[in-house]
Amino acid sequence: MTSTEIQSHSIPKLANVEHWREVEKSFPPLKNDLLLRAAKGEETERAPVWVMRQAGRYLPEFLEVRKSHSFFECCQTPSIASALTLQPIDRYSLLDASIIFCDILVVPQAMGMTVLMEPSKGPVLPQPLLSPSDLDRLNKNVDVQKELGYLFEAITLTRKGLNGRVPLIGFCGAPWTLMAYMCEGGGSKTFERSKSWLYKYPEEAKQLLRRIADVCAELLVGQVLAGAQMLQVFDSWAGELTPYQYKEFALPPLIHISHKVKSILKSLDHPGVAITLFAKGANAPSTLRLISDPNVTGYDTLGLDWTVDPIEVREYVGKKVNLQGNFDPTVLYGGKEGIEKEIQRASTNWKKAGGGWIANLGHGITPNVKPEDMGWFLECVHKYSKRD
Ligand SMILES: Cc1c2[nH]c(c1CCC(=O)O)Cc1[nH]c(c(CCC(=O)O)c1C)Cc1[nH]c(c(CCC(=O)O)c1C)Cc1[nH]c(c(C)c1CCC(=O)O)C2
Repeated sequence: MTSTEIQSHSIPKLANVEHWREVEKSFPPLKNDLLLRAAKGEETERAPVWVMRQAGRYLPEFLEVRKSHSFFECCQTPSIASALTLQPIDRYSLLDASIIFCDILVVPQAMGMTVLMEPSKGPVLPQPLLSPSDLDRLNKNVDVQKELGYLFEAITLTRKGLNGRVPLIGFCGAPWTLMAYMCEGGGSKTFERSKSWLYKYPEEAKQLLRRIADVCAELLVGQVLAGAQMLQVFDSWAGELTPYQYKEFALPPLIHISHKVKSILKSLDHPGVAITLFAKGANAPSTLRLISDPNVTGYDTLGLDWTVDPIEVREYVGKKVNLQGNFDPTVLYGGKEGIEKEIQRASTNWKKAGGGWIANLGHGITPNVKPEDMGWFLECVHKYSKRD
């Protein structure tokens, strides 16, 4: 990438070598690097553990904050986002990572779409993209610093609040998953609006995916320069696509993101960070093989949902990629004994599979989990993921 290209991306305030070095210098040293070591492929002494949606509605202290602040107000107010990120870290000393409190849908917002979070429905986008003429409604040049600078501020604040206890993960949604929300207008069972774009308007769908990817890449760079120590891209609706569609539509913009992030960081003399791809449901062996070579995709770790066996996955993909996951989220409803038995069984399996392993659930923690069961789950992972 040339220097003019670097100057032309929209995060000038952060895209400055001196600036990020100053920010980095202001952070306390990291005391627990287990996650970062596992993300480099090390078979660590035990698996680092964190949980998707660990700052969420199962925590009474989270619900307390939500009583007086709307969901997006929480995301957009750095002091609140930072306080929510720290809640699970303060409660559970056994967590090995924090993830910044925000949402994948801030990208469609930055692109000009209205996104509401409705208590009983989840996300609602009242003006979905129904055909290519609707693309004109999206902002052409998204100023990521201006639209999403609150997230960068929240990250810098959180690094200070963490005081080096654990690393901080930044994230974004994958282009396909974001496109699905933008075309459906919210969640969907059939994905008929978003998937029909792939059949009716394949070229325009690719253009849309690429535009989303460009915003995502700058959002990730901004998060790293503000202090994120690892990144994750959430492709929650990957499993809705055929293996062909995944390869044709979803993967190219994902590769564009990882390459763009790496090349901007390199141009800023930044050492770079590990990136995880969580492609939920993308479990066809051919897809797993396709997304498991970091030299091709730029993703160092693959997040797995709970429907696959890590030993089988290792057979398909070898050890060049690290794996993350994949405990069944409903194990947290299994009671103390049930949790212990399953974590012991699954951890034995994971250790047999070998390679870098970051323990996590196979999807987000759900609202009815009892906080003490989450604590017990973490104790069990610490105990049973130990390598002899
Ligand atoms: C698909 C998706 C979204 N958001 C996200 C994804 C990808 C992961 C996944 O598949 O679950 C990612 C996300 N959303 C949230 C985080 C915060 C960090 C964390 O602790 O993991 C992260 C990483 C907070 C949140 N995002 C949301 C909540 C709960 C809403 C609330 O507080 O009212 C939280 C804590 C809302 C949200 N946001 C989204 C949905 C579908 C919902 C409603 C879901 C529900 O009702 O459980 C979109």
